[in-house]
Amino acid sequence: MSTVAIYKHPKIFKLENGKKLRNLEIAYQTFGKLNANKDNVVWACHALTANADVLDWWKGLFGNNALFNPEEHFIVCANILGSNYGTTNPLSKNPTTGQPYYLSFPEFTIKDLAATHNLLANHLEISTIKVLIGGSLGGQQALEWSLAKTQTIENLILVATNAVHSPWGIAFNESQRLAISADRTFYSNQPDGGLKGLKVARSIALLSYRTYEAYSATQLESVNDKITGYRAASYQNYQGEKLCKRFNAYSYWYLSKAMDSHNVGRGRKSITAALAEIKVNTLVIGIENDVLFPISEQKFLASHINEAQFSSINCAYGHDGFLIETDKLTNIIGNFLKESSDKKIIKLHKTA
Ligand SMILES: CC(=O)SCCNC(=O)CCNC(=O)[C@H](O)C(C)(C)COP(=O)(O)OP(=O)(O)OC[C@H]1O[C@@H](n2cnc3c(N)ncnc32)[C@H](O)[C@@H]1OP(=O)(O)O
Ligand SMILES: N[C@@H](CCO)C(=O)O
Repeated sequence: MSTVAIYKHPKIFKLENGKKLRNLEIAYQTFGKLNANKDNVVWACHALTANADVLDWWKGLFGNNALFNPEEHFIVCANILGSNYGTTNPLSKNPTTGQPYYLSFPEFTIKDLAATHNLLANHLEISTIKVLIGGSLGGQQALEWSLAKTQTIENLILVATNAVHSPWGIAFNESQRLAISADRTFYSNQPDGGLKGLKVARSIALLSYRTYEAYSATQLESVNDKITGYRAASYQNYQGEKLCKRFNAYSYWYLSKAMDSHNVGRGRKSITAALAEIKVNTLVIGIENDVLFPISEQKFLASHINEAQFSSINCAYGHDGFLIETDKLTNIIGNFLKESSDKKIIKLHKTA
């Protein structure tokens, strides 16, 4: 059993936009033990609304007897900046005013999320990461962190993610923020401010996480005589309410802005030049029916990262398939890691 630990950063944390955060706290969980050589670290970066408990939200890929297991690996997952599962976020107390930040929280970027992972890795005395993995927003962090070159990353696994957030993705996020800001309680500075808007936002997001086929498979009416009260409508409501029970509108707002900011070309020569800088053994996985992060984005990553391998998963579910298709992920990632380790052994034999 792992519990959430908190790393309290003793210094001011400077964000990419120049703003400063005092009293940064990072909530994280670890599973397993760091071995004597400190070379068994598997670091998972979570997506938009998950938390540090990777054995819970990525079960099947992570867990006892899974590919990434605490018997063999030292698994680390940190709750990201801005999220409400323990890390500093808009509902945290601003040390200057003694009141929660709400909308005075500074905006942050994916680079900032990567920088917080680096702070935690330093605190845990981790300088080598055997496997760095993330899907969606988690993949964006993994990519930026590998570009920051603060740790030695041996294997980078990017799932259903991209090099730059697309106009389509930004448009989806903006429509969700419009829904939140249309709820006037968002400006009330209450922890439950904007919840009605958040419900709508999640229902919009669902349309990008699933597919036409997924809705047809799960929400088709069994009778033909209805003129109201459709299953698909009830599903949209249910999913919106489900998120409101465990998240807040402010975190959602800021995290969606961070996603919009993702662009590995910013501050570097170009997007392709940035990707060419990555010399890590990389596997890129795409979901064939992903409408939010279409597979062309993962093909682009794989074709510009040095010798990256590309693989795809057929999943009618769409984008969220990266959280669900854990057997397929286990198979693809397991083979990739085995091949990489075999190649390493052959290389060692040749040089011996
Ligand atoms: C504290 C925490 O919970 S931690 C965070 C957990 N979440 C995360 O980590 C974020 C990542 N995870 C996710 O985004 C999701 O959990 C996923 C993508 C993995 C799976 O999504 P789900 O919502 O579980 O699956 P799906 O889209 O099939 O919907 C099933 C749910 O909708 C309900 N549902 C299905 N059809 C309908 C309908 N017509 N009307 C009402 N409800 C419906 C089901 O009863 C089920 O409810 P439940 O979640 O209460 O069991
Ligand atoms: N379903 C994911 C977002 C899609 O990447 C989440 O709620 O974290």
